[in-house]
Amino acid sequence: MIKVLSYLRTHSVSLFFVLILLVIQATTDLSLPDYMSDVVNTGVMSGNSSVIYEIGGKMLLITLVGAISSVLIGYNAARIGADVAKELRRDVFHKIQYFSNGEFDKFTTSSLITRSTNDIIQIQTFLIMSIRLVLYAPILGIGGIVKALENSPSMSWIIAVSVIVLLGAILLIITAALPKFRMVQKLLDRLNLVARETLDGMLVVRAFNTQEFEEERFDKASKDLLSVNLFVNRSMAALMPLMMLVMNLTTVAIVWVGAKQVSSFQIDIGTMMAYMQYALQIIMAFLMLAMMFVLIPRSVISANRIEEVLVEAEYIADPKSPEVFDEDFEPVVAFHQVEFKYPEGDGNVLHGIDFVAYPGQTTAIIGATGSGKSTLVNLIMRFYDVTEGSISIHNKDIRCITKKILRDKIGYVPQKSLLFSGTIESNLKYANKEATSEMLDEAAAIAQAKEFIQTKEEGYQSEIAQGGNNVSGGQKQRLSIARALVKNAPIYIFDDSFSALDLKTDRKLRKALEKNTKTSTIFIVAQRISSIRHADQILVLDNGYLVGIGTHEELMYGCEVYREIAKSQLSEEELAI
Ligand SMILES: Nc1ncnc2c1ncn2[C@@H]1O[C@H](COP(=O)(O)OP(=O)(O)OP(=O)(O)O)[C@@H](O)[C@H]1O
Repeated sequence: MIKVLSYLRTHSVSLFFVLILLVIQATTDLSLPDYMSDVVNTGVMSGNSSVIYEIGGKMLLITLVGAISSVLIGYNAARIGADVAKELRRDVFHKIQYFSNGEFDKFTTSSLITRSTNDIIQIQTFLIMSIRLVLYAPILGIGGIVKALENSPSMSWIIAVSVIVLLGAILLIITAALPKFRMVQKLLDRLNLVARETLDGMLVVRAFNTQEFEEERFDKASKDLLSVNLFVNRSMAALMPLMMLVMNLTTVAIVWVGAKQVSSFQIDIGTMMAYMQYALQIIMAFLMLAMMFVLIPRSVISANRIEEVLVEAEYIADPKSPEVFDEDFEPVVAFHQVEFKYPEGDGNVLHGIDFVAYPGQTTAIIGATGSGKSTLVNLIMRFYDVTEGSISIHNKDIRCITKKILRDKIGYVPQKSLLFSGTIESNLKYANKEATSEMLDEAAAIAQAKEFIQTKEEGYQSEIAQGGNNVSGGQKQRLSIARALVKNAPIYIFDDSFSALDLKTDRKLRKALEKNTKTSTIFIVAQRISSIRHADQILVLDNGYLVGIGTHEELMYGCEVYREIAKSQLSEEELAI
């Protein structure tokens, strides 16, 4: 909570201004009953209209000052709340941008969405309310008590009883509702998760006709949230009639006791009326404070959830004094006895991986599903850090350079192609805003994407829908490849990036790639032997172990696992070549 509240520091001038206005507003509110008492006692009772006009005028003026203060307070509170929310959103989003896969695994995407939206809205509401009430309510409460005691100490017990009853009831309601607050945020996370999964997987849902199942799942998440929300809101709603009841009973009690005192000339009618107003102000003040106490626990929970994201130590941190690559940079990538275990995983998924990949060469990685191919290439990008051993590029441990410098050197094509909404051009220029149309053309030609771009009426300006959903899987892959090539990087990683291409396009693409990336170090993760049989070296992974390394011919001769894969994919003639 403290970290979140520290965002108020930059708004201290506005806050100071609001505080002054709050004191003005509370003072004006507290002074009005006394004036009213004067109007009644010296004006109305004696029929002196000039006194009524004079004091009435003053009251109007004071009311105007109070109203202006109130409007300015409301405006400033809303402004500060909205600004802090914007700053929190900016910082949370910035932090998430630099999260590694480990942190995404830890928080989950749906929870990160709730934290950067709903939780921040909770904080905004809390700030707006608390700025308005935090000083106003105590001044009104304490001032009201002092004024009421000044006016008629004999009726103090009425206020004491009302406040005790009100506080008791509020305490009871808050105690019941408090444990549910954390639940609300958790259930929101859950609802988000179900909605995301269903929307992302709409095609699968339709194909398997599981709409009813998904609806039930969504319904359950929604109902769980509804029932907790209902409980919380009903509890809070119960406060209102209770407050009205206490207020009305207090008024009745004051009129009852006050009328007797008036008839026995102990107090004036005006004093009784002023007392009634002070009593109501005191009750209102306690009620406002109670509202604050209702808001505080919920906001603390939200603030803590936001803070968890903001203070999360970067799992993949940049070194304190980073090194840089020399001028004569050569993209030699070396794995030194690398072991790796996922932060949330059971055991090592890579064991003692040791090899060197040289510039101008293609290093292919093959192995059964789940053998660790993607994990291995992800380590080069530092999506995760090695658990033991090290990875070096140009003889520098990649943990000694910044992630920016490292990733600037790499053109990466992920296993699951993803395009952003915009145009083909905006997607291709994603890593290199300065790329010329010739560069885009060249990259598209190598990635075998040029032909299909040309068939489109608007060419490079053709619209790409969210996630690239308006192009085919193969086209998406080609555009992803072209996007990486526009970067003109010394290292390229293609993580199973040719799988959606037909064999002919696959071959053409690899040939063009070979011709145009002569000085780069290339990593290709593949399932198909035909995609990698001409690679300079092939790494064969089996259950996270590097069980073979060499050319196709060498592995056919010396690696049993590779031979098995080859036999399952290639014809007798192909095997014989
Ligand atoms: N985020 C994760 N947390 C825990 N375990 C993971 C995670 N991602 C992958 N794994 C596990 O690590 C192992 C290697 O996965 P990886 O994705 O590297 O395999 P792969 O060889 O690329 O598989 P495929 O060919 O199917 O893409 C698998 O057993 C997988 O279950």
